[in-house]
Formats: sequence, structure tokens, C-alpha cells
Amino acid sequence: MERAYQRLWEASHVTLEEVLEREPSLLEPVPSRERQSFQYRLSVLYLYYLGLLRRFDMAYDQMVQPQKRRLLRRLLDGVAGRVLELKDELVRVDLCEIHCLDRVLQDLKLTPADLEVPIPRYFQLEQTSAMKARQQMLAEILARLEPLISQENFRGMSRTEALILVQSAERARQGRLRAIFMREIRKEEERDRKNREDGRQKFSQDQGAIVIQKVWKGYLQRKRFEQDRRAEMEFIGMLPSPNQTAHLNILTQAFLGEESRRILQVEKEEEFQNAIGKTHDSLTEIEGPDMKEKMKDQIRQWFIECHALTGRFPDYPDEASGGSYLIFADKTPEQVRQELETQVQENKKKEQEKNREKERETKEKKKKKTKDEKARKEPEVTFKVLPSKVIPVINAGHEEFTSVWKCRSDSKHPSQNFDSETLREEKRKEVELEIRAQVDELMRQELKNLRLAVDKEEGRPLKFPKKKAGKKSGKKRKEKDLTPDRTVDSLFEELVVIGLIKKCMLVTLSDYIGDCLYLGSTLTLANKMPMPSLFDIRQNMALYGVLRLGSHDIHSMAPHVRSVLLVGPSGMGKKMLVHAVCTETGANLFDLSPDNVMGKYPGKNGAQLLVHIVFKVARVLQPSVIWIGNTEKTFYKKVPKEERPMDPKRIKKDLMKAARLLSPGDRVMLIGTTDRPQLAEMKGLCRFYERILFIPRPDYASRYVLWKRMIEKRGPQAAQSLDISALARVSDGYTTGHILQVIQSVLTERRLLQLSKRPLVASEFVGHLARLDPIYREEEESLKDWYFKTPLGRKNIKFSKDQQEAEETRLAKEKKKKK
Ligand SMILES: Nc1ncnc2c1ncn2[C@@H]1O[C@H](COP(=O)(O)OP(=O)(O)OP(=O)(O)O)[C@@H](O)[C@H]1O
Repeated sequence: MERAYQRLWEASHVTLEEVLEREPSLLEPVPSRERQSFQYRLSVLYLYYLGLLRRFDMAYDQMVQPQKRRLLRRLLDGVAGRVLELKDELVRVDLCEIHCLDRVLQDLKLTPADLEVPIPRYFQLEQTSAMKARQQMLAEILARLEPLISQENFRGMSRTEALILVQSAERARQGRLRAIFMREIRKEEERDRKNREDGRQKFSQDQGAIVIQKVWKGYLQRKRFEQDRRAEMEFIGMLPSPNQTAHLNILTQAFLGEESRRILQVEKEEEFQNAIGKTHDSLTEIEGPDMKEKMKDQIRQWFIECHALTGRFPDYPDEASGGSYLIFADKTPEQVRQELETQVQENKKKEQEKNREKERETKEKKKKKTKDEKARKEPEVTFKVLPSKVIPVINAGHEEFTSVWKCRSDSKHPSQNFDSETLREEKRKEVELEIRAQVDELMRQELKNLRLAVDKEEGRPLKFPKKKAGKKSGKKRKEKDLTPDRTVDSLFEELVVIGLIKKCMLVTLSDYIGDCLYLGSTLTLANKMPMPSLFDIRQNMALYGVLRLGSHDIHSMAPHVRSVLLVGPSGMGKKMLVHAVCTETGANLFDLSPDNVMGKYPGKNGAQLLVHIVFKVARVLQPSVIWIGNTEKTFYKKVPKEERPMDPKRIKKDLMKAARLLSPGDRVMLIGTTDRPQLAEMKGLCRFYERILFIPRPDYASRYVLWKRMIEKRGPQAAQSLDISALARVSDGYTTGHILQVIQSVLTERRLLQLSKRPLVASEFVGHLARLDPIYREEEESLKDWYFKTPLGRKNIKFSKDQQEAEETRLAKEKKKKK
């Protein structure tokens, strides 16, 4: 088994190598007229990385050898980071959040399933014990609160409500009695009728036999026919096999296999952890003293040689720059000596060169100026990708694989134990560093003494490089802690009790049903702007929400996105997506919707305190999702009169300030949802939310899968004879929520029991559908208009306009030429 995964891993590296070779070509700027080919290359790369992500995830999930898993994890995180970077590049080139990759998909001979962003399984499987404990705590607090809430409800029942309850119970009892009574009467009538009929008609024995035979043969024939038809359909693969048990057996076997490998992983990991500690100790004990002496000798030698050559002792590199490691890293002492000699000579040369260089610089400056002026004259849009932060990580991983693991035969570690040689190598480096730090300390002292003794020199002041960047970020992060005397656990509990932290619904992202747009690039060619499909929304949520929140390493490497806004009509599953992100990543769900915040932490500084506590807890107990439902209220242009007492804009200022303080590595994501973004002031909203995802009503393909999967979820066989295509056709304009509602009201328990006798037909749904209000065109148009006024939407419109104009002028020129 392990060999199969090893092969998968090796095959992935072949692809990876190919992909890495293609990377540098993207860094070269491309003029705007070659936009399409640039787009194409970018998309190809994106799809390759998605495939790699899927394969690395599988290998990491199932391989057992602990050292290989460590490397795989680094590669997996790296590839995920690169996928996120490329997504950002795609957005910059396409100027929208959806990318029509169907043509690339076809060229690479892939299927739409390959477009799906895989969510690494370790997000769920390796949820830390702290995270699990927190979920437990939340459940406990909520369980404690429940009796209180139900008590409150009980007290809240009014006299009339109680009366209605008693009355309805009494009426139901009477109704039941009456029904029993009526049934008795009907039975009696039936008996009477039969008696009367029996008296009238009498069959002979033969006639009776014929009647019975007729009925029986008809029944038998119909049954046979039904069976034959079914067998044929199964044979050509139009129906699932009824023999589900065989199918299930295979699945359970595979599942058990996977689970057993995971258990084995834990065992091997434990062994490895023990070995790490032991190896470290034994190395320090056995090889440590030798190392120490060798280092000291080397350094002393260096002192002496330096003194002989330059007449002075050298400056000792300080700790921050790595101490003596800076000088001896990867070099033999001879090399160091040679370098020293050349340095002395170079110093002399440098002085002479400096003068020459000055002259050259002034010449170059002049040249540059003329070049810049030229460039300014022809302002051409060029495309190129930004330098990647992740590629070095992937490269390092790839190199490690090729040098260490690629050629290693499996027979060396048949039981998938760790490799002690590799471990010792690694640990040796670590121990060396530790010892070097000690030695440095000693040698600094020795150097000081030497200087005193030989050169009669008092201690030279050590030069510390100024840490500008560090100080700056330190200042930025240093916000005042308003609750220094409280523990995070107590704050967490407080937030749960007042309802700012909620338990999330258990839905996965794959529960969000939706199909992709199959002809997106054809639409773009015809100059029609394709609308996002539900599939795109799911992918974008996986990229922005799940991948970033799931792992600390991915979050700190990927381009930083703090907030996402989901815009779409009511019932399009915005809340569901928020919950799915929480479920997939185990994140806490904070609810800062204006209705939920109302009246909590009142007073002048209340809003500040509220936001402060929420962000503090969210950051410490990351990952966290801060959900702001009906977010247009937080950014109202003008607060409606009836909502003034609620003061929906109360937390806006503090929220904006707090969000700005989130930095890479803080796995906190703000997700806003709204169905009326027009009511909010555009500038504030777009500044606060870094990404805006527009969810229009579902298209035909999505409606088809929605009907199919939702009906099958309620009754697995229910959708078999149903004309789903017709349903998808007539439900144009309705939201997912509507479709779900209709299915729930048609497929009641009772109807499900009748399915075997009375198959489901499409017309049953139509009546219910007609009673609901669809999304009217005006509503959708106004949402679309709003979207095209957002920064990205505006850029997109401007770009397509420019392109159209260019096309027209080109055509006009051609016409002129022909004339
Ligand atoms: N793509 C989908 N697949 C499966 N179920 C969905 C999908 N979209 C929505 N639903 C279901 O539809 C119902 C309504 O969705 P939800 O409440 O999340 O919508 P919403 O956009 O947040 O609505 P509102 O704006 O009114 O708050 C939920 O029960 C959700 O599970």
C-alpha cells in the first residue's frame, strides 16, 4: 500500500518539476495585447497546482513514515499557498472573481471535478485538542443555558396562548373519536353492500378459476417485464445496482483501511517523537565535547590569521546575525583563510573602483531619465505575476525529496519506521547550532582578553543593526488591552452567555450544491459577461475562507485577505456558507450582526469594549470567523427611522479599526452577508470588505443538481422517474431556499411512504412553487448594477469598454483600407 502512495508522490514530483520550470516565464512582463495567452498560461498553472494539492493531500493523509509526512506537509502547505497566490493573480488579470477555465480544462483533458478546490483532510483530522476542548466547553455552556432559556419561554406564555393550546388538544381528541366512529359506520356499510352483491352474482367453478388466472397471469407478466427492464437499465448503467451491499462492502473496506493507516501513523509518530529527544541527548553527550573543541580551534585560528594579515583582531559577529556560524557556515577553515586574504586585497581595489563607479552612476542616471521619459510617453498595461513567497518553500521541499527520498528503496524501511540516519543528520545540525551559541559566548570573552593582552585595546563597542521593521510592527500591534485582568476563558464564556459566540450548524462545503458554468469562455468570446455559478461561489469560499483559516502556515504565506462580503438575494445560502467555513476549519463563530449586537455592552465606550473583547478572543482562540449578517445596516447611508433606536452603526468605527490590526498569521476572517447592499455607503463597505462575492440566482445547471440532490436526500429512490429537467426549467427565478422549501412541503413523511405505489411527478411541485414569490428581474438588476459599481466591477466594465472601443476602431480602419 505504502508503495502505491510512494509512487503517487513520485509522480506528483514529476508534475511539480514541470510546473516549477514554467514559473519563471510568468515573471516576465507581457504587453496587454497578449492578455489572453497570459491568462491561459496562468490558468494552466492554477489547474496543475490544484491537481498537485489533491495528490499531496492524499499522500499526506495516508503515508505512514513520519519523516516523509513532515516533508509532505510542507509541500502541501506550500502548494496550497501557491494556489491562493495564483487565484489572486487570476483576479488581477480577469478583473473579476470568476474564471472561465472550461477551455483550459478541455485542453488539459480534465473534468469539471478537477476544478474543485480540495480541502486538506488534515484540517479536520488534526484539529488540536485545544480546539476540541473549546468546542466541548461551548456545548457545556450552551447546555447550562438551555434550561434557563426554556424556563423563560415557559413563563412567557400568555393566557390566550394557553387557552388556544388546551382548545386545540381538546378538538383533536374529539376529532379522533369522531374519525373512529365514522370508520365503524363505513365498514358496516361496506359489509352490507357485499352481502347484497354476493346474493346477486354467482360464478361457476371454471369461471372463477379463469378470473383468478387472468388476474394472476397479468400480475406475473407485468412483474417479469418490470424486472427485465430494470436489468437492462442496470446493464447499460442507467440505474444504480440494487445490490448495494457489495458496493457498501467495498466502501467500508476502503474506509477501514484508511482508518487503520491513520492509527499506524499516530504510533509511528510517537516513536519518532521519542527518538528525536533521545537522539538529541545522545548527540550532545557523545559528539558535543568534540564539536566544541573543534569549533574553538577553528575560531582561534581565525583570530590569529586575521591578526597576522590585518594587524587587528576581527569583529565578532553578533548573535542576531548568527554568531560565528556566519563565517564558518558551509566552509572549511582553509576557505575562510583564502577569503580573508582576498578580502584584504579587495579592500585596496575597492577604493580605486569607488571613484570610477561614481562617474559611471552619473552617466547611468542620465540614461535612465531618458528611458523613463520614453516609457511615460507610451503607457502600456503589462501583465506579470508578483514574485511568490511560496515558491522557495516548494523548491526546498522538492529538492529535499529528490536528494533524500526519491531514490530510496522501500525495502530499507519495510515497516515504515523513521530513518535514524536522516534524523541524526538533522539533529546534528541543531546540536551544532546550540553548541556554537555556547562557544560564541566563550570566544567573545576570549577575544576581549586577547585584545587587552596583545593590542592593549579596551572593548570595542558592539554594533547592533537597527531593527527598524520589527519596531514598527511592534508599535502597530500594541493596542491597549482593555481587559488585562480577565482570562480568555472567562471572556469566551461571557461572549457565549450574551450570545455573541454561537454554535455553528454542521454543514460541509460539499453540502453547498451547485454546478459550474460549462460555456463560460464561449460567453466571454461573445462579449457577454458570465454570471458566477454556485460552483464558483463554493470554490471561492474554499479559497478565501477554508484554505486560509485551516492552517497557520498557509495563512501566513498566502496573500492576506481579512474580509469577504457575500452579496445575493435572500435564500441563496449565504449563512450556510459561513457555517460551512466554520465546520470545515473548526473555527469559532462570532455573530456581530447589528440585530444581535443591539443592547449588548451599552454605554459610551461599550462598542469599543465589545469589539475589543471579540477580536481579542477571536485572535487568541483562532481560527475564528466573525460573521456580520445584514451588514448593510452597519454601513447604512441613512438609518431608517424605525431602526434608529437599534443604532446599527454603533460598532462600525471600532470594527474598521480592529480589522486593520489583523496581520498574516492571525487566522480571523470577517464575513459579511447582505441582500440589500444598495442601502450601504459604497466607499466604507468596499474599503472594509477586501473581497466581494456576488451570488446571483441559480442557473439551469445548478437548479438541475439542486432539485436532484435535494430530493434524493429526502428519499433516495424518489427522483428516479421524475422529470427533473422540467422542474429546473420552471423554477427559473427562484432561489435555492425556495426550492428547498417546496421539496420539504411536498415530500412529507406521508408522501414518502406512498412513493412505492404512487411515483413522484413534477406537477406536484408546481403548485407549491407558484405560491412563492420569485426574485423579480428589477431586484436582480439592481443588485447587478450595484456590483458593477464596486471597485473591481468598475474596473471590469472599463476594461471591456476599452476593449470594445479598440475593436471598433480596428474594424473602422480596416474598412477604410478596403475602400
Ligand atoms: N447551494 C445550496 N445547497 C444546499 N442547500 C442550500 C444551498 N443554498 C441554500 N441552501 C439552503 O437554503 C436555506 C436558506 O439558506 P440561508 O439561510 O443560508 O440563505 P441566506 O442567503 O443566508 O438567506 P438570508 O439572506 O435570508 O439570510 C438553508 O436551509 C440552506 O441550507
